[in-house]
Amino acid sequence: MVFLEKLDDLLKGYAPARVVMTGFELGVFTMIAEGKTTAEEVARAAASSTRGMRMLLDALTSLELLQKHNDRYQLVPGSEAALVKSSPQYIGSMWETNHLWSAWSALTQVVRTGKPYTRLETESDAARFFPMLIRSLHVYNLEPARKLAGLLLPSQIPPDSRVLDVACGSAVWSIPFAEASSEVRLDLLDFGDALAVARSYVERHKVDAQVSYIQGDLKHTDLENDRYHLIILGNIVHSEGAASSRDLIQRCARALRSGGKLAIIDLFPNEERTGPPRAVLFALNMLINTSEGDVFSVSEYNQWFEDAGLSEGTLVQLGSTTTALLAAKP
Ligand SMILES: C[S@@+](CC[C@H](N)C(=O)[O-])C[C@H]1O[C@@H](n2cnc3c(N)ncnc32)[C@H](O)[C@@H]1O
Repeated sequence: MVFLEKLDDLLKGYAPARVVMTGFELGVFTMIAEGKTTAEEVARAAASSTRGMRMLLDALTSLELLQKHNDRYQLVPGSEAALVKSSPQYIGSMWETNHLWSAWSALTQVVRTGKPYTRLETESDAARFFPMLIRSLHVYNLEPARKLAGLLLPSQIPPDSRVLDVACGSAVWSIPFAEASSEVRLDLLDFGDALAVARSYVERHKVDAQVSYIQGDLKHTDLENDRYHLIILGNIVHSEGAASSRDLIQRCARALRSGGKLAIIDLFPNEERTGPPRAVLFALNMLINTSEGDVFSVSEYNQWFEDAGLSEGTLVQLGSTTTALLAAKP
């Protein structure tokens, strides 16, 4: 019986996820924050049916994302920053598109054929999803990134460090280094659409004077030897796959100065690849969304570090679900 209940919970996991995504897609949290508090008012604002909206809002209430009193809905105290679109901490950007839902719906076919649903490592597919994803990642990763900067600066890298943020997205992993020291210089590398987003975050964080941009594909961008005190690979190795990641780590090692650090922020499965579930399920996300992507264990990274002449990696916990692996150039 316990097993059947567990199985039932797993199988019905689609429903809460879908309810919250539809909440974001229709913008209901923002509408409620703006004062449309009955199902009729929200339905009108969202060009939706009143019956459907009442059921959606009740479901969100049952999931404790809304509260309901006398047929009027309100946000749960403290949730406004994450749920309301105008907030800098809004996490809905990646959830209001249907990309992940549609892509995961293709899992059976993807497993059967081994062919991905999208190839997010290509510029055209990347442009369809990453500009939204990286806005949400900025919110999730900013505090862990500040922790990383506090850990490395100035004890492990100097206050005038030159930092390369590869596949920078919103530049969330490197901006805190520039905020922590006005002498730090950042090189931000990504495709053009993502760099446009990065530029807006660099302006928001008021570090424009410390930043240069490198637009292009990380696979074909020449990196200058012995230039950087720190190179950051934030949530990019998993979409590259083993061969490309090994090559990228070698190129990064050459681009580091002696004593420089390589910081890899990613999901690390255990050696048997049996957990943690977050990491192992993410491997499937890469199967669905990339040609070669996967998650890699610490010993796989350590082999690549050794091949590139770097030290063995040290794991650093930056948040309850965020870990960095740090290696150094001797
Ligand atoms: C998952 S996001 C991570 C962004 C950021 N590092 C973070 O951790 O929030 C992946 C980023 O890699 C970029 N990217 C993917 N493939 C790339 C490639 N071949 N060349 C350059 N950038 C790439 C995407 O545009 C996107 O901004």
